[in-house]
Amino acid sequence: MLEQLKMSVCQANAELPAYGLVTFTWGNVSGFDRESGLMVIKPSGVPYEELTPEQMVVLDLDGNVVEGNLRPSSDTPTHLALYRAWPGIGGIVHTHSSWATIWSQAGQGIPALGTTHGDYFYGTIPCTRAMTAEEIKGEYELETGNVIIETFKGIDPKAVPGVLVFSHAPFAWGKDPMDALHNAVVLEEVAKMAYHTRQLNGGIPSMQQELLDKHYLRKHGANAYYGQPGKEH
Ligand SMILES: O=C(CO)[C@@H](O)[C@@H](O)COP(=O)(O)O
Repeated sequence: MLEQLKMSVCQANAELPAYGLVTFTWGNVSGFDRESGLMVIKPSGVPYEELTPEQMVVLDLDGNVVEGNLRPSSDTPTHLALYRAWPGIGGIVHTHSSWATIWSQAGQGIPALGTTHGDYFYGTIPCTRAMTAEEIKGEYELETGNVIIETFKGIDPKAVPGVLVFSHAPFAWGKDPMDALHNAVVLEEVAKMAYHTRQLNGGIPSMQQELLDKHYLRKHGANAYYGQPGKEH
């Protein structure tokens, strides 16, 4: 199981450049195995094209490295905080993809303006508050996780699988690393679309609730009917 997770974490990291989500080494993917309680994450600063499954770093939920010779991603405490807080997630992607980062820097959540958004995110993709000086000077990456968790009070992270960290960049998640990657790609696309939509018509409100309900629930609801039975989309 862990070997399989190392392979999928490695693969998801390697696919970040192909989707245009990263420049240089500006991002990382992790995966979590709930059975063993272990997280697998990209090593810090290693170029995506050089990655091998053996280089992936394995840590327990307290942040102790249990396997791997390389230093884990600098964002490791953020990933761990989210896995500790949200039992339903098994993969996390952090990037500095341009469109989502533009919204993060502007401090604005991405409103649901159309069905592309509604197919994946059941409402606004929120932006966190600014972190305090103490949080930044202290355990910064852990506090980044904490501010994300705070932002999701009252929001189901499974229904809105992504966030913008103010003055920073997006995080997306999913049931496993490839699902998280899928959501990170969609997050970037809807960030671009929403930006241009609001440029064209600054007054356009969020989409009708009925249309958002229809699109989200026909894919993810109890009576989902999108795609083929037994296959998640
Ligand atoms: O957010 C940042 C930098 O601002 C980091 O996520 C990014 O550089 C990736 O760091 P790692 O190589 O994973 O340590």
